[in-house]
Amino acid sequence: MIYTVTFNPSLDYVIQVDDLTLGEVNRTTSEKIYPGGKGNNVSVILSNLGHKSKALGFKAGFTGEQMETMLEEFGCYTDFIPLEEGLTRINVKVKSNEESEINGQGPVITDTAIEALYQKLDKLTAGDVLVLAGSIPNTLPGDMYERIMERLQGKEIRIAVDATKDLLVNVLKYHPFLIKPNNHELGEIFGKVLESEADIVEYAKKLQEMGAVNVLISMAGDGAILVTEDGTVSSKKPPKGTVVNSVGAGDSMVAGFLAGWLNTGDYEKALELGTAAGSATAFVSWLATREEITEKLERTEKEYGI
Ligand SMILES: Nc1ncnc2c1ncn2[C@@H]1O[C@H](COP(=O)(O)OP(=O)(O)OP(=O)(O)O)[C@@H](O)[C@H]1O
Ligand SMILES: O=P(O)(O)OC[C@@]1(O)O[C@H](CO)[C@@H](O)[C@@H]1O
Repeated sequence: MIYTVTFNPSLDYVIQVDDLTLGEVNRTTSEKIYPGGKGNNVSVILSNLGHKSKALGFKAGFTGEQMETMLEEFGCYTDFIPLEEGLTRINVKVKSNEESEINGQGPVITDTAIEALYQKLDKLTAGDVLVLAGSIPNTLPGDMYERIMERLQGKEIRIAVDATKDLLVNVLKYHPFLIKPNNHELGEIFGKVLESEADIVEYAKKLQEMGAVNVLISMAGDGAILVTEDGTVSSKKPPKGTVVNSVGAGDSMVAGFLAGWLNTGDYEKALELGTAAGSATAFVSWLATREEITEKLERTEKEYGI
């Protein structure tokens, strides 16, 4: 089974506003609500690609109930821990001349709720895949992912981590199967601006020396670079298209990569499916459907096991 964990999930309120003007009353021309949060988005794309995963994390209030119901409608299993106070956040994504995002703080997660998550994670067994994705609410210690990985050490669970800065760096010693920083996040970790592909490969390899098994660096419109466990470096340019939405492109890439790898055991095809999924999402108004992803593939669907 594949599990995703989103500590601070959301409902994403995605609105289109022509010529957004601060300090004025602006009116939308379209509005949609989706279940959000990075792990949840990975679960939705996995579901679109035929892998039913279980979305874990914390939910609070009516927004939390709605988020969980909508995820189930997208074909995901869910098992969120209810919090007694607060509300699952509503993150506002404004599409105007530019894309702007306002992400909420989210509810306070109690020690009892964290313990309940640990109990669920303790049931994972060899061969399971776990995705830890997204930020941790600022009321929690910054080493939550590290604690989870320490706890699951030695259980032969493949763990993918999509996080930034210390949250990511601190898990490397537990050998995550996959990490996916973007090129800017990679540079930020080492306090450098990475200009060339050679620089990106050099620093991706440093993350591998620090413990990561496979390092996937996404580069938005420039595609992605993968350094695999045996040191092979591959890169993939994205298909051509017009960017409509960049929210969730990275999550789609993680899901596509995992689906490709689980289906074929071939890192090259995983990179291709990850890139196709990321770009397909960037070219449509929200997370891409199976059809939107498969039309971006260069080989037959069968070759990617989908
Ligand atoms: N402008 C674009 N054109 C084509 N493909 C894109 C574009 N932006 C993103 N993608 C696709 O999605 C993948 C992930 O994008 P990106 O590097 O922006 O991830 P990210 O920074 O984690 O994104 P986010 O945090 O917004 O989800 C890219 O490797 C690429 O395949
Ligand atoms: O506040 P975080 O956890 O960093 O990011 C949350 C979020 O922006 O990430 C997803 C897209 O990747 C959205 O669905 C969600 O609203």
